[in-house]
Amino acid sequence: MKAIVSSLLSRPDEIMLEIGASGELAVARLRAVIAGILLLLPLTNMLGGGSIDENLIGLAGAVIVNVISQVWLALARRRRHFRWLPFVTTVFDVSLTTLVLVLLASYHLPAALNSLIVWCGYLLAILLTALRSDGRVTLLAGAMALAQYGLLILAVFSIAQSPEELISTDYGTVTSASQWQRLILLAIATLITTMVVYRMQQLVQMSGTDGLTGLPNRTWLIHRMPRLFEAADIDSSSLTVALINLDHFRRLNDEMGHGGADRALQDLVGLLNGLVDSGEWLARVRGDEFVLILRKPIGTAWERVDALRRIVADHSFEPDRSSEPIRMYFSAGLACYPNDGRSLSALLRRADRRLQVAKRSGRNRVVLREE
Ligand SMILES: Nc1nc2c(ncn2[C@@H]2O[C@H](COP(=O)(O)OP(=O)(O)OP(=O)(O)O)[C@@H](O)[C@H]2O)c(=O)[nH]1
Repeated sequence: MKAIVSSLLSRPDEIMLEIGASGELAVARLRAVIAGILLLLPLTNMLGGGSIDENLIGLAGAVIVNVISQVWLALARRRRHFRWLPFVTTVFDVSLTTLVLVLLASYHLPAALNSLIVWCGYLLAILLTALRSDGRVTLLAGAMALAQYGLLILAVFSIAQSPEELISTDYGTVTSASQWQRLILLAIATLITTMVVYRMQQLVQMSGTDGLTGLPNRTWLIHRMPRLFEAADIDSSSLTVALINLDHFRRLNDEMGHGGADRALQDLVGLLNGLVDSGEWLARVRGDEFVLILRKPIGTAWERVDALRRIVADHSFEPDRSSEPIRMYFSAGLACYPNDGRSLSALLRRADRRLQVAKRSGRNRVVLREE
């Protein structure tokens, strides 16, 4: 339970934020469509015989909501994501619902508390936070909806001079029991949405993690790289991709069996993981192949990867107590962003060519150019 709460309250990792940003765009599009439909309401009201004043106020409100929705949509479309956007738009969605309920109260008190369709705006605002994949946004939506609607209930009950004012032929009788039910429903919707977000975070984490070593996998790398490229572009720095392949791993499999070779692989990853610094990301992309991303130009990255290679070569691995310690070696090819390519696949192709040079020249070495 503690783990669930702390995961929901902490900032999601970069991949979840990326998924959340596309969810924010989906919500922004939906909001823009709903806002467009709102423009039709004053029209239908007019056809139904509503007063001119009422329709003008309705039209002005719908236009304002449309303008703001278009602003949120434009911001959600931007390549550079604003981390604050889901929080602000969620507060907007909840507060807009409250605003409409307040307007209803000024026209007819029971309408504010017994209108089902407008109150559903809170439920929608809470449920749509599931697409933002951020537990903090969902909890904010739930807390805001409960606080705002709770205050509205208190205000309406204190404004009503007599119980008759809370009885309506169109909206029925406002009772405290039905209002408690609505508050409880909002809390339940928040809880369910929070669990959906938590499950989604877990599934994304699972799909981006290699089962044997616990390292990020290729899927993780594919989703993470665009942000790293963007960060490198912003501060005009370089990124180096090192493609690391174990030497003669097949032989290890033959000698120790698959289980022993698996344990050796886990030992090696444990060693490398302990050595990886901030500004470096290690992922397992294939059987005995890893990618190390370094926020360094290629020359400095070569020195770093070569130092890692020497540490690995000097280390003895003990897959189990009964077997002899073994040595493992790796070869690596490097490619640099942006000089060697501007996409992950281009960089990996380049790094692979250099890795093949390392293999052909005798293995246990790091290569940064083809010849
Ligand atoms: N134990 C184990 N073996 C694996 C795993 N994934 C791939 N392999 C084995 O790793 C070996 C990879 O072989 P290669 O990379 O083709 O060749 P190599 O023997 O490492 O030789 P070079 O790369 O040329 O130095 C194959 O025998 C695969 O079966 C895994 O998860 N566990």
